Amino acid sequence: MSGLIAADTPASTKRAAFRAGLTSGTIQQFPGAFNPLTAKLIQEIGFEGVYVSGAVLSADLGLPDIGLTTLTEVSGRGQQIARVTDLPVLIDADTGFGEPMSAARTVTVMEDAGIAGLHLEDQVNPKRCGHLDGKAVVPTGEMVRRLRAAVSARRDPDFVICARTDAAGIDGVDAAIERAKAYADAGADLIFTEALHTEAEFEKFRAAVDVPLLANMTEFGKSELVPAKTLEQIGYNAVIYPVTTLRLAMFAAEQGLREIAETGTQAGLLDRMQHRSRLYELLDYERYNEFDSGIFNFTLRADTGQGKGQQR
Ligand SMILES: C[C@](O)(C(=O)O)[C@H](CC(=O)O)C(=O)O
Ligand SMILES: [Mg+2]
Repeated sequence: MSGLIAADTPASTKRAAFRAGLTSGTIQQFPGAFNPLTAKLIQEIGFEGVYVSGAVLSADLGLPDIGLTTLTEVSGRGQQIARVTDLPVLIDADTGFGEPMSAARTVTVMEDAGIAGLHLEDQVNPKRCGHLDGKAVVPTGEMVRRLRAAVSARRDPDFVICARTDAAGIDGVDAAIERAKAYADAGADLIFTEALHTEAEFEKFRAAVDVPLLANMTEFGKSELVPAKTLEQIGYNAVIYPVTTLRLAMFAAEQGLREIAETGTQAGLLDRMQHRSRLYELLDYERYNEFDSGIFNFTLRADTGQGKGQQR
């Protein structure tokens, strides 16, 4: 029953796929998974990879995205997500969880967690969401040390180290480009160009550097929501939708909870819910029967079929 409880693609294969995707000429779309189940959905729909967002991880714990989470929390969640998917997982390692030596340790811990790559950003601690005002960056030399430490700690040469620069929103796009070049020289495989405003800025960045580039299409932030095809034409290699699935789910959850509070029932909400049978399909419930029918003998016919949203 390989691939049932955990995906059976080895981490090394996922990392090689991530690297190959970055030089394929096709933009690699990595939606954020707020839990392992969402990662399964992302794979089923056919995306190239899964993103694990620091903003989502913090929000999930009821915290703002200001560097309060620990390496243990972030890598633990990353491992749970990476375990269930055959896709490469890119994880948000914020500023590396400490000084350069801690950034190096972060790489080893993420490798052990089955992650395909991580990004480190050039913000000072405490960090901010890249789309808010009031953030600050460390000197280029300090970020270069952070990156060199990370690169030197890598045991799998295919593990992707992505350098994020937040400088565009502070010192302008030209300064961000200069930093990106220094970060690539320090060994970064991919540059995350945070909080650019317009297509023209993405084009300017692309024309100035020759390493793979990642765009962040987060909603309600500083960047125009540029479609993946356009980013691909500009020459970007990867795009993340970091908080999208959490925003969709939380919006639906809030509406549903308000309706139950008002009407005393969820009966009117069934059409807006994932059906039990769809959930079971995503979880591959039936294959657990084959795994050991002596322990488990689930059948969808047990469904009572009440409510118009329930088809079986
Ligand atoms: C990409 C990001 O770092 C994240 O943690 O997902 C955030 C996303 C967001 O807050 O919208 C960021 O851009 O800083
Ligand atoms: Mg983040």
